[in-house]
Amino acid sequence: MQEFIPGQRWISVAETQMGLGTVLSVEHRTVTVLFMATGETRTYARETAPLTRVQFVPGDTVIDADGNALVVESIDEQDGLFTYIGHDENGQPARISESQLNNFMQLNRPTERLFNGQIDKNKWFELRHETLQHLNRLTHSDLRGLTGCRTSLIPHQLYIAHEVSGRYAPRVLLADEVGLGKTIEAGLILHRQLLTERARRALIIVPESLVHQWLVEMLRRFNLFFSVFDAERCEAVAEENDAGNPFHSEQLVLCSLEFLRDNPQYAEQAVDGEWDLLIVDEAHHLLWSPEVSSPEYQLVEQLSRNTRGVLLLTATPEQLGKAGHFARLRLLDPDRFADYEAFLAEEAAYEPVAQAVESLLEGSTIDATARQTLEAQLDDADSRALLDQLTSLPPGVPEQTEIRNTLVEQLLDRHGTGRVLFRNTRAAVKGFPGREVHAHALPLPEHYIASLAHAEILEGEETGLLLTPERLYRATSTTDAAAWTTFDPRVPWLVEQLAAIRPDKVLVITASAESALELADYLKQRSGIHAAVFHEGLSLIERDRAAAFFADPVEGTQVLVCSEIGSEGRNFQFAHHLVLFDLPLNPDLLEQRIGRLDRIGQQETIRIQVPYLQQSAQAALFRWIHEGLGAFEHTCPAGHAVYTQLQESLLEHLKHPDRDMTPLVDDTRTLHEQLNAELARGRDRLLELNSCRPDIANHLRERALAEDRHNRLPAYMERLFNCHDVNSELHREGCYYISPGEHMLTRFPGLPDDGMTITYERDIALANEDVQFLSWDHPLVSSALDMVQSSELGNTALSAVAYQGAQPGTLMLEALFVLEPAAVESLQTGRYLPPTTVRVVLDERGKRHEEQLGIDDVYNLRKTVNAETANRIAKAKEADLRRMVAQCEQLAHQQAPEILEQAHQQATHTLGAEIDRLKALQHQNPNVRDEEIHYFEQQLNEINRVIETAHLRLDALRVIVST
Ligand SMILES: Nc1ncnc2c1ncn2[C@@H]1O[C@H](COP(=O)(O)OP(=O)(O)OP(=O)(O)O)[C@@H](O)[C@H]1O
Repeated sequence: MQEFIPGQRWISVAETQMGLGTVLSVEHRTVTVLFMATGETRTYARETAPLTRVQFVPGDTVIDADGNALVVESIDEQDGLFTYIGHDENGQPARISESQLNNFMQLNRPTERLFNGQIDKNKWFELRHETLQHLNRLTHSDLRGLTGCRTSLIPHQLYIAHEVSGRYAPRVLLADEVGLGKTIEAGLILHRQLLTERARRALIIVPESLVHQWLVEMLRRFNLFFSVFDAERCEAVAEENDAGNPFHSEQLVLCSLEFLRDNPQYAEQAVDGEWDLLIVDEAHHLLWSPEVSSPEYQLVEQLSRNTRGVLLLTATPEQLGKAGHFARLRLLDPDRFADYEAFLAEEAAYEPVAQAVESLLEGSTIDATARQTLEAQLDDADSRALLDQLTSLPPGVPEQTEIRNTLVEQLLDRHGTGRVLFRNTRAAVKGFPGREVHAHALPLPEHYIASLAHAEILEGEETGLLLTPERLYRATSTTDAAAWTTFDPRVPWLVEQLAAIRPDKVLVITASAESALELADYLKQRSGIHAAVFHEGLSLIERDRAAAFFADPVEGTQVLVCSEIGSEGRNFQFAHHLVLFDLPLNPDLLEQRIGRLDRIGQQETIRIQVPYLQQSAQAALFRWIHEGLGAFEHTCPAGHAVYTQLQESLLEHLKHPDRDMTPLVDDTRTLHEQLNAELARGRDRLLELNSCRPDIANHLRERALAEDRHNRLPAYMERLFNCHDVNSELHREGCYYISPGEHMLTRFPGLPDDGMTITYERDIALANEDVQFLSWDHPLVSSALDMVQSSELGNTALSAVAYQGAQPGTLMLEALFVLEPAAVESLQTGRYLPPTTVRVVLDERGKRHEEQLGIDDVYNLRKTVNAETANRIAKAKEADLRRMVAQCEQLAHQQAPEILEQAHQQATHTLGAEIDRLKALQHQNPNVRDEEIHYFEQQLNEINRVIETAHLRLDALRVIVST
């Protein structure tokens, strides 16, 4: 481990532009460094800190804070701190301690190395140049972090991730229907925010049953390694860390909602965790009503107050009522969603807006009424002018379409929950396989009749117990009574089913853990079927083992029996048979259950089997869901609303299944159709249009596909591997096996000693989880880019070139400068002025050659010069070359203003447009926070200031002799 001592000067190898840092403090595992040049304080893990000790050697010139220079003659070291001893500009003896060194000092290594005989091979120099080009391109790219993950390029996900990850402190509810990829969307957003350094610290909170799945998804798809925190882990860290906040020991933390709820002391520490982004999955668990809020809700409320970015995920935002939905929106923006009644009124008024959007999209004539509606919604001068233009143009001209699209964008932007809430539906995304329901009416066993007679005393939702008669039976019968599995006809029916469809996998869901266990036990004892069981009584590891046993295609089990917890979030789309051993009352819960199979990746028609007992509540509920809502075969967005309205009557029918329920079924159907139509016209239509703008989404996908097709990474990595002596051999079609070579100079970051298999092709990576998907976002590639940039290798070279543009024997100098602003993290100046290479090629007489002699020309024309000769030339020509370095520097400086001007323009264009848009938006849509606008205004000012302070750094020198 590197030894750090307060007062020492270190430099960030990846961000040399931050200047010389001073060690402020050293803790057990961390070191804190202040970079005065940028005013930033950074804390690094001691073991892996990307820092290099600043140590000058005799002959170097050092400068103190007041600009006094000293030529170093010797170095005195006391308690780990250096003092440089030598002569000042007047030849007087002088000393400068390292604490006095100028914060902005540049280490002019290429020049020193060139004349010290450290001349590298040309391939290193060229790799360095190429690396700078790629870094520049990547920093600019708005797709960075979105396309380099092990994910298919799915338009609606790319759209959401692009839209949300580009925001400052995004606070949104991701509410796509079950299985459309909310986890993936959250992962993409997080990944981009981390890569672009908008976020560094993230906390993910999920139900306990999903901890492992999230851990695995984040790692295998995004290469993000989360640390799972539970009581044991927190205790261990706290012990080691002298009672510090355990959450500060990691940047990426995953924990269960149950753990935080049950451990208030850790919850408090999590709230103080200084996160940049908080992600909460299955957010419908955060219960809230105007009267009372759950501990889970209160916890997330505290966390979201303390965290800038918040992503809440739920497929069923209204599962527990509209009030709960409103409350979750309130977590995201308490100012905007302050009044529930006002929220309801607003929702009711979306219909005319949706109609206006519709008429614009359809291209229909804007008559006086339509115009009036539009004017009421778009009351700013710009929109009015666009409307005038639209009505004055003849139909069908291309400008009409353009104006219509702009107006649609403005309407969507300014209304409703659009900015906060994203909800894609299967109907809009399309391409999902069908669902079939197969009902099996079975005789009601005698044994149940007595217990079902208790129906009358059940109240409200307790009535739901009638749907699981085995539970009522268990509760009301004596201990020596026959086990329900011995007489319930659903059990032999299941055994038969399993045999009939073997070897296809079957997921069985039942409401309670006890029933799941007893059923699985029966299957094992009586039928020799070894079912995996998944329920809340199992530990995390046991649950994952059960899920893995079910998933294993060769050695795994055919059937997984799970309790209701298995119906949330899990990925079981490799199966297409679902047995609903009982039915849940709430249609949203039913959708969650079916969603285990009906998700992205499902290839087959889903077969939903419902065994129910005749003349029981089960039969009544089956009929209500099937005939009233049609919710088995289609998703049912209005299901919960229908259920809430007709709940009383439905529960009565569950108690009295013999009564004729035709009127209720008819009412249900009518109400369902009516609500669906309203949703389609109003809120949901707006939501749908706003959740994915297909043209933008498809364009993003096209660009990503084009990047895949013209991937420049394989060629770059081959050169890099070659330079670093990493072996790379074709392993099988599209896959390479890479391993450390015998002459590797330095450890290649991320490359294990025993090598690894890689692919550059997305399809291969998606189909083969054991193969690493190497993309520009992969940590091995990012670290390699950093390694090349931060090492000195390749910052000098010498070459002989058969070049017509100069007399044979002419000495030329190729200098690469990098223009870069101070890296102020919060400003992301790199987006507007990424490190930009300025290349100058000059001969002894001051003639420039960079145009005629491009870097590729040198590559094609160069001849090898042995190291000894190269050294002799450099030494012999030192004086000329030093003069040429200074000239190159002057020329590069002349190019800087133009590059800076472009950076200013880009910042003003991008941020200015965002500020204008937000201001216009705020008139109509109070979802836009003042804070967001101020942030962008301040950011623009700051960025413009920092761009002005950008400086030119000499990165590499190559001496070229023409032959
Ligand atoms: N872009 C993608 N590339 C590859 N696989 C994907 C992609 N999007 C989603 N999937 C897969 O589809 C399944 C559903 O995705 P995910 O779990 O993100 O959905 P969800 O909306 O969070 O589901 P739920 O509502 O059940 O929580 C998962 O197995 C996921 O790995």
